[in-house]
Amino acid sequence: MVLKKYNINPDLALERQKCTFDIEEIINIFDGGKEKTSQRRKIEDVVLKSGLCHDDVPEECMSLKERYENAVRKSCFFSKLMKTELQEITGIEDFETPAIRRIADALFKDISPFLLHLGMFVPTIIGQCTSEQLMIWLPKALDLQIIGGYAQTELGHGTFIRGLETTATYDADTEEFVLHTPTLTAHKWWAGGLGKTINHCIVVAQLYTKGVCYGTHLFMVQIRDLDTHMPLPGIKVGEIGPRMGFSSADNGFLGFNNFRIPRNNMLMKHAQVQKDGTYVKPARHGKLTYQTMVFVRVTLVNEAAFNLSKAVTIAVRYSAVRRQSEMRPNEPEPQILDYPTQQHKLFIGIATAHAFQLTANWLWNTFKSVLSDMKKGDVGTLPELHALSSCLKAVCTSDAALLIEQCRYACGGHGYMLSSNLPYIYSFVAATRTYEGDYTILLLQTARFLVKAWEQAEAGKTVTPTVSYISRSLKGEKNSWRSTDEGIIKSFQAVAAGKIALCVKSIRDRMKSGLDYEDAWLLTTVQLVDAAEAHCRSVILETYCNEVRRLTKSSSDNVKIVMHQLVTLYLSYWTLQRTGDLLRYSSISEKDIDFMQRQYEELLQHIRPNAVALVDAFDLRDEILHSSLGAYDGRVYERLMEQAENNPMNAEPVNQSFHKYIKPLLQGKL
Ligand SMILES: CC/C=C/C/C=C\C/C=C\C/C=C\CCCCC(=O)SCCNC(=O)CCNC(=O)[C@H](O)C(C)(C)COP(=O)(O)OP(=O)(O)OC[C@H]1O[C@@H](n2cnc3c(N)ncnc32)[C@H](O)[C@@H]1OP(=O)(O)O
Ligand SMILES: Cc1cc2nc3c(=O)[nH]c(=O)nc-3n(C[C@H](O)[C@H](O)[C@H](O)COP(=O)(O)OP(=O)(O)OC[C@H]3O[C@@H](n4cnc5c(N)ncnc54)[C@H](O)[C@@H]3O)c2cc1C
Repeated sequence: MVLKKYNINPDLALERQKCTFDIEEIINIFDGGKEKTSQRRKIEDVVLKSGLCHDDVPEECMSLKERYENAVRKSCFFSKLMKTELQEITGIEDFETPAIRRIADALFKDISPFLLHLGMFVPTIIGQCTSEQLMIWLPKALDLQIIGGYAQTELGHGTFIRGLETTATYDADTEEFVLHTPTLTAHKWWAGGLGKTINHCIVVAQLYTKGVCYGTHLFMVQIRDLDTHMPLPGIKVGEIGPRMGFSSADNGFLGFNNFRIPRNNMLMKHAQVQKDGTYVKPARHGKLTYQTMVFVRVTLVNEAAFNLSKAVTIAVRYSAVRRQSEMRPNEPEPQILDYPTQQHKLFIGIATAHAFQLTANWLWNTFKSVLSDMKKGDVGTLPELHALSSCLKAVCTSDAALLIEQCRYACGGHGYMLSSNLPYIYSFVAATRTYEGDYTILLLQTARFLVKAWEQAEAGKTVTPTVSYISRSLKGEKNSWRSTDEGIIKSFQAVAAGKIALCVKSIRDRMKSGLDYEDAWLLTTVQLVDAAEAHCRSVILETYCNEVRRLTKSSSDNVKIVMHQLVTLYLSYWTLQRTGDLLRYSSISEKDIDFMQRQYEELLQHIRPNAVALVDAFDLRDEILHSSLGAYDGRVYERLMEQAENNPMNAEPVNQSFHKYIKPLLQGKL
């Protein structure tokens, strides 16, 4: 759609005059510097001027088939643009992925069917191939001569990878693997792009050689003819059917009937099968084939932040424009943003988007540093990365989904319109809580790490920095509540330590009463999930505070003030959410809680004048927001009427169903 130009809504214009800080300064902080902001904007300009974002009919009014076809069209032209014009016009050689990621949303309200190509297929090639394999597949994949996906999950198993049923049996006579789907539940299920789009995919299958099963390994499989796009003989492939979101991502199913691939199509960076069928196991760590999942979990923290920033921008701008009810008799109706309950719904969304974005950047740097350790042969830092990426993916996607839904509540009935874009944003983020490792499962992975860390600390060994609070707790350090940033973080660490201690005790007590370790663990899993979540909260709180302090060192005073107000709001909010835990594991008193409540309410008032400016500082263009409620000009009612008028349902004054059914019914002739 072409966005009509309107004058700025007067309420929104007034809001912007109230701003106390330089918006550009905050934009630069989140982009990683002035230079990066300017690069990002250049990229956005190129894409927006390309005409690619235009749809004749709103996406939500298209049929599923039309939506898919439209998304393929855009994905192809966008890929071409990335390979050619973007590079030439902007002169930027090394594309910054966040900038490309952001502008991709101007093209797709839903999801690109190519998402998994860049999101998982290419990263798996990079992380799992030998250098010879890399030379064969990477240039083709980057040049889009082949388009791929990642088919791991099956109809019967997603979480439990070791339970996957697809087999890859090595035939030494022909030097081939035979891929087979032995049961109904062994069919690959869910892979994005698999239904109709991709011609290659990474398949995860149980490797058999010389009659022995060596567990799951990764294989490069061509599934369609490159010219006709017909499924190759021995391949059964299709779309799995309508879903809550991901409507244009053609998630698919895949079955193999003794389908043969060359030996060299097993991705052999870590484990190998030699020509004679001898298996060579990974030298360093048994879970290196899970690396792409770790990579995606890391990027999903960024996704949580980005999508939350979109939702809260829409809801805050809408709340500044919307007037409803009365605060006092005979006074004009206030902007709904003036209600403290509305501020309570929304300002935590702004603070959380900041907290998650800075945590995502920190996690990304941690990921890069672990990769570089691994290149040198050191896998010692991998368990901590796995524990961190697991809990952060779980908690950030889950919190973001809840807060996005809260943004929709904050927009009343209009938030329920697809044109608000809030339902789309929600359905995308809701899926991130499940895919790439379900919430509970990932927290249980972190819990394994925490229990081990506890045991190590108990044995007097040094533990990694993110769990060093465990050693302090074991030394008997008592928590004394202080309502400073540092004091609150320490108390949240005391909560995490207290919960881990109880888990360890529960497991031991249960074992003393005769249970084996597995049962004792299983019966403690409710507490273990809770302990891992508490650990994650302490990591987010600490990272957010540290990063704001570091990044605003040379900022203007007003930016320091407003960024720190958000940090304090975040700390106060979580203190009030977790008073039960803090009363149990820290020395917080009722008086302290009263103080925190008052501080929280005062902060809502302090942040109020800057609310619109703070969401403007996410620098999200209207084309990325796609929202009748959240456009920069605040012309909410004009846009709602526009989208109603453009609704294809209104193209004819009388729908044919009147003549077919209603009229006969009215006349008693049906
Ligand atoms: C322009 C656009 C750009 C876009 C970008 C946007 C978005 C992001 C990009 C792309 C993504 C987009 C869409 C994605 C769509 C979704 C894709 C998928 O969902 S793919 C399928 C994902 N599936 C899962 O995540 C499955 C979850 N299950 C598991 O991971 C595992 O089964 C398990 C739960 C971890 C258990 O594994 P296993 O049984 O093998 O292991 P154990 O539990 O026995 O543990 C043994 C030991 O290993 C350690 N460990 C486990 N995993 C890892 C790991 N990954 N790394 C390191 N170590 C690991 C575990 O902790 C144990 O350690 P121990 O305690 O023994 O020391
Ligand atoms: C939109 C979308 C896109 C996807 N894209 C892809 C893709 O491209 N490629 C791909 O391979 N997969 C993909 N998936 C699949 C996804 O990775 C899985 O759905 C996900 O990992 C969860 O696994 P599951 O569906 O088997 O859930 P299940 O494991 O069946 O989970 C169901 C419930 O059981 C609980 N549960 C399961 N095991 C345990 C346990 N041990 N302890 C306690 N509770 C347990 C879970 O917590 C959950 O509440 C996609 C999924 C979605 C929704």
